Amino acid sequence: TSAPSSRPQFGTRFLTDPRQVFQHNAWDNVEWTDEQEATAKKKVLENSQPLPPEKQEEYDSRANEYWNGFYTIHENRFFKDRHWLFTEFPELAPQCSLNHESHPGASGAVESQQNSQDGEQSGEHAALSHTDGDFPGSSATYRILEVGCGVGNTVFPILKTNNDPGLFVYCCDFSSTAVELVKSNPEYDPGRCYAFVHDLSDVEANYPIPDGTLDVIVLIFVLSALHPKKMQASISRLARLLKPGGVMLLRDYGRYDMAQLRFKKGRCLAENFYVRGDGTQVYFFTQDELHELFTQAKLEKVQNLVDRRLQVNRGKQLTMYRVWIQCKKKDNKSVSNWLY
Ligand SMILES: C[S@@+](CC[C@H](N)C(=O)[O-])C[C@H]1O[C@@H](n2cnc3c(N)ncnc32)[C@H](O)[C@@H]1O
Repeated sequence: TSAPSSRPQFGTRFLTDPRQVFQHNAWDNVEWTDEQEATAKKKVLENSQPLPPEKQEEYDSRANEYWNGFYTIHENRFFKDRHWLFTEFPELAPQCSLNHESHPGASGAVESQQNSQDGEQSGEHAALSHTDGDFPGSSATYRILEVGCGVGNTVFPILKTNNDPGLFVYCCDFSSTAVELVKSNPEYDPGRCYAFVHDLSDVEANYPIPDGTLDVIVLIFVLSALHPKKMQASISRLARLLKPGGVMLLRDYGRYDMAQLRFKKGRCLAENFYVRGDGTQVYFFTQDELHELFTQAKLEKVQNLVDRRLQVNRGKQLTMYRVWIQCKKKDNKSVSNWLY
């Protein structure tokens, strides 16, 4: 069910002659040999001895502090704007007939992260009342929420590109440092955007938006930061926010991505789930796992594909195999209403 679909938006630079590998910086849609897959599997197994439960618990309970530390150090110098966004996800600016070039290497910048510090969540939207039907962006006609927005490298391009007067963009992150950086950005316009601190894995916490009101939810390299045991409830909770027919868009790490193979012994927290040197955590998905998570949340598959790229460091003559997964899932409430 979750086999790769066709992916016309992705790049089309294919490596047909292996002798040409260092002629370009990246190659699209690279095939993995069985041998390469087996080597990757072996490497993962070698480093799959999990850390003791108390260590795991510590990383998990302080996860937002580690991310605060990351943003305190890097501020907004990481995760630069992605021009591929609108090619891969036209839903973010549906009325714009953009003629973007094919995808120039997606989100490879996400793997190098450092130290931690502390910070705390503000729960600032708790005071907002939904009872009178009024909420930020309540009069909007097209609502997008980005979860785990970091410093806004998706949000600001959306605000710039999507000039629909009915647009309202929500964005949240459990790092209060990241949210502060979003709010202090000169492009932050409270008339079109609302940033708030929120922990995706806290399924009891309220969002400042009623259920059934969002057209699009975006998750870019965020679900992978959650402990795998928290993923299902978090996705199911988010799905409730979608309007009938609304879509959830995800791009995240795929199994055997270079970043996974680079983890050394002593960094594994659970199967395919690791802690980086800076205390932030990361999971590596298969297409089937994502398919299952979304299906359980009653979302219907529109797209589930794997993007395998070969990145090349021509100077150092190094090759790096990246694996990303991209999904689009549609709320099918209207379908089930109709069926019943
Ligand atoms: C790899 S970064 C990606 C940031 C952003 N989406 C981007 O692509 O630039 C992961 C982000 O998810 C946030 N995050 C991790 N776990 C979260 C959670 N449980 N709730 C909300 N945000 C979370 C982190 O603070 C961080 O900003």
